[in-house]
Amino acid sequence: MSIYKSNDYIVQSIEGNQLPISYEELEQAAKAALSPQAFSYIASGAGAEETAHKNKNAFQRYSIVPKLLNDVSELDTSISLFGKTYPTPFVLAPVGVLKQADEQGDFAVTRAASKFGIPFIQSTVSSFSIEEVGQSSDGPKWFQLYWTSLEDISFSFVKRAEEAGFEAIVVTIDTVTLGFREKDLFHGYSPLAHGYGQGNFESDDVFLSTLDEVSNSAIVDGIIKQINYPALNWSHIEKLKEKTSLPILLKGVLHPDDALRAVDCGVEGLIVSNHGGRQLDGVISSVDALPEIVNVVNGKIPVLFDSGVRRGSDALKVLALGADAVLIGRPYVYSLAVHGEQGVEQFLTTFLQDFNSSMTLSGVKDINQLKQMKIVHD
Ligand SMILES: Cc1cc2nc3c(=O)[nH]c(=O)nc-3n(C[C@H](O)[C@H](O)[C@H](O)COP(=O)(O)O)c2cc1C
Ligand SMILES: CCCCCCC(=O)C(=O)O
Repeated sequence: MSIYKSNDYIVQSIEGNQLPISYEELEQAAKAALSPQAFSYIASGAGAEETAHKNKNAFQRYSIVPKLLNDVSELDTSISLFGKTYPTPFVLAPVGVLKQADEQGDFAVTRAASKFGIPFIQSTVSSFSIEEVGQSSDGPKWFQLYWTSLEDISFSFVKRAEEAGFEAIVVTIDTVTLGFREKDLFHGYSPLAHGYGQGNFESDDVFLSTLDEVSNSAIVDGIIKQINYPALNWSHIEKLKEKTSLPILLKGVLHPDDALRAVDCGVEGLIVSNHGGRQLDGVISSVDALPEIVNVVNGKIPVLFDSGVRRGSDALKVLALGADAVLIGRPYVYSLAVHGEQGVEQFLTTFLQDFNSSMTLSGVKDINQLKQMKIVHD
């Protein structure tokens, strides 16, 4: 159980914070800290950014109806997932190529997250290897898998993640090819070509054995050949189940039929996500997709959520709509860009204060009761 006193943030948030508090100002600070190409890569969505905008606007259509006079002086924000207890309902979303935001990339993020007991999901295209990230903090870590064209590379990554003490495997199913990202095309920018996403590949014997020569350019070309696998289908997920004893989550689920199929397939969890609007433009916002998926899954497996969470009240809405945990994406990447590990730590401190304040003011003291909170939809 993780107890927070409801008034703690009033003084703490003022001391020593070097980050802007508001998300919009944080984004501007990141823009100033990064090259135009790197900022654009992180900030933009695919196509006309219709889905990226929907992710933001959809939150405004859901309203919290607080139920008060409930002694909320102490909060319990802890959750249980896959047999483990975590002090908060938050997880840091997998974000690849983090070195473009800060030299310490994944190391800085996992160290900051570990101070809060928040799981960090390391990307397949991370800047450092599974083993290096595994050793860089004692916090909880999950591994995100992009299914590779040669599946033995994927199985090798999963085995390495198991051996390095990672607690879950997150298979991203919405990126069988890269979204059409107009801004990156305009800039002619690929962070993979800059060598920011090769930590797991350059350290993998199975991958290295596919190369004619081991050079930087051969590694980059090899990753580009491996990283998208349009033939991905349910049989691969069934096969993965036989290869690992770790819980498997599918990330990128938006259709209730896929959610039901995931349950039938025996995966342990799913993540309702549209990849922050970076994949197929024009898809439903994650927040609009969530209620129906929660309804069909009906508590059989945990339903996690991402895309568009910027503030504590966004997270409160998502949890009230039935999500079991919430992934945070761009806000932590911007914090990393602005102020490294300390930036991520300060962001998480502020974000948790915001969330705790939101929970307090909604009249809910136990996170498990959030699903009963009244939410109305315009
Ligand atoms: C720069 C960047 C890189 C990302 N890399 C990955 C990745 O490697 N694997 C993955 O599954 N999702 C990746 N994502 C998607 C995030 O996991 C998450 O779904 C998304 O950021 C949520 O949207 P939000 O940041 O707007 O909240 C990436 C997102 C960003 C912004
Ligand atoms: C060529 C695939 C690279 C994916 C990079 C990380 C990612 O998922 C993203 O949204 O960016």
